[in-house]
Amino acid sequence: MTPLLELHQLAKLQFDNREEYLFRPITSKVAQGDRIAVIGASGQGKSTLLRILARLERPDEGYMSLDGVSDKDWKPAQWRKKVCYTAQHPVMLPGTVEDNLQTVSRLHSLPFDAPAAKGYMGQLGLGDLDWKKEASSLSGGEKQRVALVRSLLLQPDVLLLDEFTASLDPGSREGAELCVRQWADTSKAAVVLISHDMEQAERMCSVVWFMAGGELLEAADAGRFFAAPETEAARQFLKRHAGEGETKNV
Ligand SMILES: Nc1ncnc2c1ncn2[C@@H]1O[C@H](COP(=O)(O)OP(=O)(O)OP(=O)(O)O)[C@@H](O)[C@H]1O
Repeated sequence: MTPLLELHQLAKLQFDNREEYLFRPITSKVAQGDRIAVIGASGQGKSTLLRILARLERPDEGYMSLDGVSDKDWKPAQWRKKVCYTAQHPVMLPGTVEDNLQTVSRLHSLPFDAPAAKGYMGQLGLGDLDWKKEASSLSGGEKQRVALVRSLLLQPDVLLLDEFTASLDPGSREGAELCVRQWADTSKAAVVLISHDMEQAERMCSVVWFMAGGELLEAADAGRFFAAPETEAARQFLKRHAGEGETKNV
């Protein structure tokens, strides 16, 4: 099967030092149905990598292909409809919650699926949220969930989630994880998520990309990685995280 998304020698230089890599060339792929956890200490470039995959940032080296077609042959907007990034601190567009839910569909010339939006909002514990409320007045956790609904409504092939439960209480986190899992199972989409919560990474993902020392150091089956990582850096990283709960950053 052709992988959905392929990374060909994708690399990024440090933003403030163009002599050094933020991460050295990465060659990997994301296939339909994949659940990939991107983990590693702060500052390794995990968010930057996901933003590159969503074409919100440019790589300094390498290229990507989607459905076997090189990124240069894709219109960025079309790409971003298929590979959708949900930021850790999402920006709400001006207007109400409803405007926010609808705008993304409008941008991509898709009909607004109100029943689906209602369903996702309910699953995410936002069933009682007034859609007429100004989106800018929402709490961080509410914004994060509205942004997730915006992404799900696009029905992307690859959903990129950046610490998508970081602002949520444990109950809401559970709902959000379940919602994403059910959505991905039904749509057969791939999910690539950044998490600092190793239990969440284990619960949600079958593959781990471990970034350390400016590279993708391990790309491994999640069960194997958590049981017996290959590198000393990963062993130390997991030791530091042992017993830590959600929201703990390194
Ligand atoms: N647009 C930017 N301009 C300048 N520096 C940036 C920019 N984006 C990221 N950086 C820097 O690049 C490095 C990697 O950032 P990135 O957010 O990708 O790492 P991360 O692994 O996701 O970290 P964390 O786990 O803390 O979210 C950091 O030092 C960050 O400050």
